[in-house]
Amino acid sequence: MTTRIVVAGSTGWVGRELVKAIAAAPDLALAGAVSRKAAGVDAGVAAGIAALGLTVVATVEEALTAPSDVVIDYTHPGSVKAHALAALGAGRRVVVGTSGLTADDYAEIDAAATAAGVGAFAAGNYSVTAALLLRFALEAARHVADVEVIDYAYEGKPDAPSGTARELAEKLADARRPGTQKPLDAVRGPREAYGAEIGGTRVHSVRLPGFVLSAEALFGAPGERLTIRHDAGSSAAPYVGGTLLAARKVGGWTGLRRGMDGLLG
Ligand SMILES: NC(=O)C1=CN([C@@H]2O[C@H](COP(=O)(O)OP(=O)(O)OC[C@H]3O[C@@H](n4cnc5c(N)ncnc54)[C@H](O)[C@@H]3O)[C@@H](O)[C@H]2O)C=CC1
Ligand SMILES: O=C(O)C1=N[C@H](C(=O)O)C[C@H](O)C1
Repeated sequence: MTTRIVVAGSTGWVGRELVKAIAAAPDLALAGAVSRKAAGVDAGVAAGIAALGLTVVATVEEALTAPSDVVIDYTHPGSVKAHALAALGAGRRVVVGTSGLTADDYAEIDAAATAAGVGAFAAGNYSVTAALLLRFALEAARHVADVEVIDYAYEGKPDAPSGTARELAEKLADARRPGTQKPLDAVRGPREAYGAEIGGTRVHSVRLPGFVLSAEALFGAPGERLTIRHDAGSSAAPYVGGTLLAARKVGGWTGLRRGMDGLLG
């Protein structure tokens, strides 16, 4: 059976690669492409391939007027939640690629998906090797209680911490035993120097030219340290396979599931 997909952000760094991969996949069909700047242009041409016979529209609402099964969003932290809620309200399954959502936002998306009786999926990072960082870090947290997360990205990234770092911090907070770090109130100096608490794990974001995106789980124990780190390169290819795997599987449950590690088996 063919899964009909809408890509929101279809001319972006990740979105255009998704359009190409969907066009090449025998079990997937591009049912909608959303991009404000390319509205009116053929979706294939806008993504840099041959014409697909589907015109790009400017809004998710317009895309939802045509039949589809799944909406994938790779747009901007400021628009992703509204897109997800609109799609779920129209009975579509949703795959969230865009980072920047909070735990409360995810709870809202979960409630909307549950109310609509459809599945939704979100991952801070859709790459398989980033999912392995998460898996290995959770294993380490079973043995070493003290851990902080360092998040490195390019200077213009619109959100901090990254989706990768946020998901890592939340899952580590669920998995680990209490550490030996002093409570923030017991430390002199600006609180910001000690990072943000996400879930209960401290996260430090660095934004500098020269980085793409790296996430590090830094464990400390008396007399030793363990660093588990993922470095993204400059290609969007690692996210495409994971995103389309999620699009294929998201019909298998109701409500929101999070984290690529859960899809890897
Ligand atoms: N979860 C993951 O594995 C990954 C997440 N991301 C996240 O995905 C998001 C998008 O990333 P990129 O593709 O690099 O960004 P990008 O800036 O290259 O592309 C975003 C596209 O969405 C369009 N857009 C923005 N707001 C829109 C709106 N309201 N309606 C319709 N289109 C809109 C932009 O014009 C642009 O074409 C970012 O939040 C990024 O952090 C990126 C890579 C992997
Ligand atoms: O903004 C990006 O570029 C990326 N964002 C994701 C995140 O916030 O974790 C993942 C990624 O590697 C690229």
